[in-house]
Amino acid sequence: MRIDILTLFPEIALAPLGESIIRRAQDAGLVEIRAHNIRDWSTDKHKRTDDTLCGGGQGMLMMPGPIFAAIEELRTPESKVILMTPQGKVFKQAIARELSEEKHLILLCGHYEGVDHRVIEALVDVELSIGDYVLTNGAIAAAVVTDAIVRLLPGALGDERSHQDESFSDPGLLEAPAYTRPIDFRGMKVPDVLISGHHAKIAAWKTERALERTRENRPDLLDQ
Ligand SMILES: C[S@@+](CC[C@H](N)C(=O)[O-])C[C@H]1O[C@@H](n2cnc3c(N)ncnc32)[C@H](O)[C@@H]1O
Repeated sequence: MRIDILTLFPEIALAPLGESIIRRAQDAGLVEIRAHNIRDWSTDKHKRTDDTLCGGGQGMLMMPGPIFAAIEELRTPESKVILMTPQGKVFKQAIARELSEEKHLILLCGHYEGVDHRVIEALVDVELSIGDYVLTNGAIAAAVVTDAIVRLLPGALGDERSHQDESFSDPGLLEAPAYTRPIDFRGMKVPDVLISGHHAKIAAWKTERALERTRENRPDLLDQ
């Protein structure tokens, strides 16, 4: 898989992707992640990428020219172009799973008031939001989406079972509470069933506690 991030802040996008599991996935050749500065495609002598809003209004908007040039250079017939925007469909684990099957993603990040709408109409396949709040730019959102996708690539976690019980996986509940050693920490004990070695009882306990935790923290998931 290849992921190209188009942003005015390549360092912000790449910083969280340069360590741990996502670093190892790149080193193992599971994914190639590149971040490009949209400014490099500006033909303006001051390398400008933004201009004032037509019809008035506060702030600046990213101009179509540099973005069109960048995407036209990077895209192939296999590319999916995704715009990071608070106006997009909210990014969920199911979307991460779908996108992990793609060969090439171009993640376009806005800044200022966002991007000229002609970019969306002509170039963008999917608009994605990472939640109902507004960030200063899309680089952090692109890093979030990239992390969630890359860790799903076969081999990225080393142990495929790590995906099976985790939150939002089948059957769409939150994960059950988890414990490690010591068994007794300051008088707080690991539940007896988890050290019983009885696999069926442990599985039943996990299902019950996953339901309980989902009811407490995310009852909306049970409605779905
Ligand atoms: C200040 S925001 C622009 C918000 C835009 N004026 C609006 O009201 O919809 C600048 C950029 O940050 C990114 N961004 C902000 N919030 C985001 C979110 N929740 N999810 C994804 N990207 C976001 C987008 O790339 C956006 O173009």
